[in-house]
Amino acid sequence: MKIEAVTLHRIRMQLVMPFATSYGTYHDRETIIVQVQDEQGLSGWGECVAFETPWYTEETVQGAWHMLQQFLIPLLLQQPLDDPQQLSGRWKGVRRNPMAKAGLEMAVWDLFAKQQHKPLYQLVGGVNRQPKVGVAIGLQREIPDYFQLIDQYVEQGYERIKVKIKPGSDLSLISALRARYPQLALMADANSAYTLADAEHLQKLDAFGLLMIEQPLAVDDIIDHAKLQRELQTPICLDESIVSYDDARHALELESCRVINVKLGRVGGWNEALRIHQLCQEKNVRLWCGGMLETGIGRAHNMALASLPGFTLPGDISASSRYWERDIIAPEVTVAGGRVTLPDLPGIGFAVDQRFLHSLTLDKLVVQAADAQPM
Ligand SMILES: O=C(O)CCC(=O)C1=CC=C[C@@H](O)[C@@H]1C(=O)O
Ligand SMILES: [Mg+2]
Repeated sequence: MKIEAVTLHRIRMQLVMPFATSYGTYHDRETIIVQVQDEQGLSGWGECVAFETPWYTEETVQGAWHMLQQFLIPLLLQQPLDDPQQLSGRWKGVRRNPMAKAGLEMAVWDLFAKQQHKPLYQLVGGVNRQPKVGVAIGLQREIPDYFQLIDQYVEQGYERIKVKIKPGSDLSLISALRARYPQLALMADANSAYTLADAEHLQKLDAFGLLMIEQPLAVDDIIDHAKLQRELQTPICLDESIVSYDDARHALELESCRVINVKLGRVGGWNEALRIHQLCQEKNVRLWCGGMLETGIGRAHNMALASLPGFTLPGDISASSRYWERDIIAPEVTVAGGRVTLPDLPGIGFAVDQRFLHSLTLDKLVVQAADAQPM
């Protein structure tokens, strides 16, 4: 598999509504779209999901751009690949930087699938072309704002609702939502807003039958989460704490969580995500596909991830229109009956609207294999 060129497109898209979390609010979304082309002119597409700011994890758009340009693209182009699985070894010398690695690796997987004339989901072992999906709601000002949004999303068929919580916006919110929606599959994402000192307070959430509480404690912790899980009936789901297969293995050994939210960007790409999937299959631990406010390119990869047999819980894979006036893929991702449908087409299965992509582009870098500097 010889790659002729790699192109990075730094784009900014306006969110249709702000997305507020315990650590900050997103009004628009800058992201890096990664394109790899072979000698036949076929393109594979990926998305580096680092945010502009280092509040979710330490990676940023600028930092990832630098890692891709200086290290990861040269390592990719230094010699042909037989298979995208070889990338893990190729990049072993580069510490961490999972989102930068994932964006490029996703594009290589998409290209490889297209060269095999196969849908990406089939190549990675997917079995479910219509995975169930949920929707994530950012922190709202008033409880009625939640009711209006949830009524709308339930009407649109979403079967699982995720809300953000933080100290001062947790018990009263969850209690009000549970009273209005006694049967709704409901979960809460704290984005590390609590500490072990809040254990007794968080225990009160056990009364509301939440599916899970996502990442209540520090972003790089699995020890205190194990102590907290022993105090809670509600399953803890880890997100930010799991940035590799080994993190997942350690968290399961310590019983730090009962559910894992897998994000291709956060764990470093398909190869690592598939290892985590295998591990959780063996340990019978439930998985779901998390979201990163992606464009349709990242969303399409997430759909393939959610098609794997171990992804039994609804993922944060909402319709393109939940985030964007217009998406950069055609057709856009839509939700019907609480599910998305994976196209039976080669690669990610969606075309990229390159004219619209170009109109959103703030910065572009093209690296021809012939010009790539050896590492
Ligand atoms: O993309 C989606 O639909 C999920 C959005 C979401 O909940 C999150 C996206 C990115 C970082 C976090 O704020 C949060 C999460 O922790 O999952
Ligand atoms: Mg989360």
